[in-house]
Amino acid sequence: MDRPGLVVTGASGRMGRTLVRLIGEAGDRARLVGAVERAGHPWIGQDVGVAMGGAPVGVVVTDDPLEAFAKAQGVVDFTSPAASVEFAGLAAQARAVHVIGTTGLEAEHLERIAAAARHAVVIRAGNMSLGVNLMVALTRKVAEALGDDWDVEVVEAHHRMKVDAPSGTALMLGEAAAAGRGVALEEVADRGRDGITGARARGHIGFASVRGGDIVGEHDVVFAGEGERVVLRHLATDRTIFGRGALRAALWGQDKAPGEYSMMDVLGL
Ligand SMILES: NC(=O)C1=CN([C@@H]2O[C@H](COP(=O)(O)OP(=O)(O)OC[C@H]3O[C@@H](n4cnc5c(N)ncnc54)[C@H](O)[C@@H]3O)[C@@H](O)[C@H]2O)C=CC1
Ligand SMILES: O=C(O)C1=N[C@H](C(=O)O)C[C@H](O)C1
Repeated sequence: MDRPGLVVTGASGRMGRTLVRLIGEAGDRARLVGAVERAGHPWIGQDVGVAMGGAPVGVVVTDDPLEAFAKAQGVVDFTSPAASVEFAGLAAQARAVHVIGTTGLEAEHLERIAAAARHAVVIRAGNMSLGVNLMVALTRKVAEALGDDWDVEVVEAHHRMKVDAPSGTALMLGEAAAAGRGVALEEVADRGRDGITGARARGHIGFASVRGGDIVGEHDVVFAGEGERVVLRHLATDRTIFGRGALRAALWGQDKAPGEYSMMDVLGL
């Protein structure tokens, strides 16, 4: 097969720029065939390479996703929940692999993405890095081994521009801890304590979020027992780790049957 043509949505965003650069460097593995931004964005109509301050790459930024997806084998999407739901339908129509990194997705968004995945390959993860996905597997194992004598707290820190909390990664880690204990996260999650909260409930999984500066993404899973603590930690210092994972997912998905997959599937974890 010829190297897959990929479209980057949200091309001017922090992750969009990272992906445009990475696909440009992908050589014989992939090529950039489209760049999408929201209607009215100043980059519309410009070559994406030039808009990024470099040399032209022959791809003009468009606000017409369907036109862009029609000539692609994959769509790499780090935008917003509403946009990702729209793109899921359009990518399925174009039978393009849809890699979704967007976080903050609610049940209604997930239902619509699942519907699109009946017709095309969707790969979705709140974190596309190898390190975090390994930490998800470890969290599940540690939670299973320690049981609920140990309190689990997930602490995350991100840059000041992040709009959702807890982070998608924190929720993945919370889901993994809950799965390790054989419970549903919705039943035991403590999200956002304030005021006289009362003592901690046994078996609950707590979340705390820090926002500031240019922090790329930091996650701790704290297992706090009597007289000892186990802490699993991931520190992201460069968004390239997420972009590399997303590109790997877009290539991995090319020969898969329609359905919804995770980064754990891609990495074989
Ligand atoms: N899964 C993962 O590994 C990672 C996920 N993320 C998530 O990816 C998302 C984006 O993050 P950033 O790049 O930091 O945000 P950002 O705000 O820098 O970029 C988002 C881009 O999407 C564009 N956009 C929004 N609606 C659109 C539409 N309808 N059509 C076309 N473009 C549209 C915006 O104009 C913007 O350029 C967030 O949900 C974030 O949490 C971020 C990093 C890693
Ligand atoms: O918004 C971000 O920046 C990030 N979002 C993802 C999340 O919500 O976990 C992944 C990463 O931590 C960066």
